Amino acid sequence: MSDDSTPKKATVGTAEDGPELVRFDRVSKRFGAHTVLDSLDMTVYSGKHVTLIGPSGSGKTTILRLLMTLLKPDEGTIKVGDAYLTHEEKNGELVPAGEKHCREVRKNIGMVFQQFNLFPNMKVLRNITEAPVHVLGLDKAAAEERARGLLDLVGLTQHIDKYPSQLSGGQQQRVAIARALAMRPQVLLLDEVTSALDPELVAGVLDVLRDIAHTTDITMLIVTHEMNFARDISDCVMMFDQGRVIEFGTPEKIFSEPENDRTREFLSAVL
Ligand SMILES: Nc1ncnc2c1ncn2[C@@H]1O[C@H](COP(=O)(O)OP(=O)(O)OP(=O)(O)O)[C@@H](O)[C@H]1O
Repeated sequence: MSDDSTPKKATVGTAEDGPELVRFDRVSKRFGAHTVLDSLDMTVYSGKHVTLIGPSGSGKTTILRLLMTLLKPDEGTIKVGDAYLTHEEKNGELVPAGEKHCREVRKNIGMVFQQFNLFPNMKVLRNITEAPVHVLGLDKAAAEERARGLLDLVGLTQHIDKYPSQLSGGQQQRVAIARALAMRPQVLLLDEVTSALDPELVAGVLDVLRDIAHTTDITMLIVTHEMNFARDISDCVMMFDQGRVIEFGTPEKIFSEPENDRTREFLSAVL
């Protein structure tokens, strides 16, 4: 047992798994005087599934929002694959990234939010084809073929011609998952994707995500309160406290034999 809260350099995977896909180097984020992320070092190799846990306000969602470029760090660099998300190279120097560069790198990242954020005026099929056609420049027939495959994957083929308002929350969230995957991102970010759902709809969405985690090679960063789900699909669970990783390891280790008192306290409250 220990209350060691020294920040840990968190590395998930090795070069044998493939390339580094997400890398935070000494990333800090502050809101006014409040330090939300404190010099975070984190590396995730290709294909790994990482669940971020920790008390409310510990900085988990901030990490996902930084990756979506919805926020910018105050210090440090973030890389996705070979490219910096936060910076770009100009004349051999690293300078803060411009909007065009950010947009390019962000194409490798998909995100599913707590709220489904579907386009209410578009049917299911078009919700999924819209970004591949308009952002990636895929032709309509190819985008539709891709969308049909994904609707099969999330079990919604029979709802292809419906509007979001004609679907349950769980079905809408499965459309949102298909929509994110339609961009063929290398990294999928999941931010409490079942928190807004009625309890009876949660299992269906988690089953779809389990299936995706087990049958694709996509890298996942997940914020969830569903600890059984985290146990099933994670290669690594990272415990955050006050914007730092205080402990990380396999789900077996973190859930069964946490070393840090704060991890133990947190888990005893949520398990
Ligand atoms: N735009 C913002 N302006 C000011 N403070 C913010 C902003 N976004 C987040 N914060 C603060 O940053 C802290 C970390 O937020 P974050 O959402 O990353 O935490 P979290 O670990 O995901 O928490 P939860 O489990 O409750 O979602 C919180 O104290 C939050 O109030």
